[in-house]
Amino acid sequence: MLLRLEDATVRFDGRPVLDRVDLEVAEHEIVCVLGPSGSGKSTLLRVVAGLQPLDGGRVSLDGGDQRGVPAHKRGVGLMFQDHQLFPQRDVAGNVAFGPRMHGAAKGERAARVEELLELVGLRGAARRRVGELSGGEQQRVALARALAPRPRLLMLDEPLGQLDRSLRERLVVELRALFGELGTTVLAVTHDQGEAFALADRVVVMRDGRIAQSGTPLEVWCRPVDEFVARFLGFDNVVEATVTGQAADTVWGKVPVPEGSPQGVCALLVRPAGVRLVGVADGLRCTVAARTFRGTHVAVHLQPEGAPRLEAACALRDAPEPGDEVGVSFDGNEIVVLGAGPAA
Ligand SMILES: Nc1ncnc2c1ncn2[C@@H]1O[C@H](COP(=O)(O)OP(=O)(O)OP(=O)(O)O)[C@@H](O)[C@H]1O
Repeated sequence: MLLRLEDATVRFDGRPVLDRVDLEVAEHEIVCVLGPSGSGKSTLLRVVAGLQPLDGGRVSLDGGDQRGVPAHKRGVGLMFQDHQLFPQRDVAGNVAFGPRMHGAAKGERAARVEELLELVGLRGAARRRVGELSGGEQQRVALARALAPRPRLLMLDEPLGQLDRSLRERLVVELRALFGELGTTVLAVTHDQGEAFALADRVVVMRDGRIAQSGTPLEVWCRPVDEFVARFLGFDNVVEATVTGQAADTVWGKVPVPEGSPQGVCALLVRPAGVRLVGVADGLRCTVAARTFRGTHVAVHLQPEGAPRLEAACALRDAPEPGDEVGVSFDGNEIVVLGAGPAA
């Protein structure tokens, strides 16, 4: 295991900000830590980097306990959200910084700079001033600089935080391909779930200094463990339910659940794709309250009488109009019985 945190704890003013966290990152793995603001993501990175001492527990790299090992001796690379490039240096000067600190000779540094600029798609930009570059180009320089000393672990803090959406979507695909090619081990933190799911082999969702869930993007997306994770991922159709056999009693009436679901009182997630529109007489009667265009589908907000709103995902052409009366039935394949843990 390249990185291992055991029982890692950090307290500020007596309050745990990292609370007995256990986390492992294997060599060549890309792990994205995801969570709301203040959940402890940056503190986790700082602990691994050696910028924040632990109040309890242990951080090991390649099996070696890092207690007392200063940041610059840990062999980890860090890239922060605001790049922190040296504005007075050109691109090459920025990228060569790490190798220079490690005592690399001039020729070796120049070769490394050229190789890295090629890699991040900035060939020929060595002499350009950092201040003249676009946000996306600066991001690439920051990445090249972080990769230059060949860190055994690369850590990214909101790597694409400042960029506009289309650029982020493009860069995240490029980054994943690049890390795969280089075999880089990556620990990244972001509050953007789209970014985390696109970049990671494994996502770790944090809540109040603890790990709420860890799994592949598909596992976490398909089976959020509890209401907190489900809501954090943007699912709003979550209600209390009582499961008996393959049906659940809810404020929306009886809802089918998958075979083998846990029984009894729980929180229930109904994915918008599992909310089917049928004839008014054939299901739960609802009024269309609003519609939101989502590119691939339309999110239709439905108001049943005396129960919380439901969101349905409808094909672009089939979406009903606000004010329409519709019936709703539920598809058990799109329903997840969540743990009974309290919500946020
Ligand atoms: N040096 C410090 N002194 C006191 N409290 C701190 C310190 N650093 C962080 N905190 C607190 O610890 C908590 C976790 O902070 P952290 O920056 O790790 O969260 P985060 O998940 O990275 O948040 P964000 O997404 O907003 O960056 C926050 O409540 C923050 O106010």
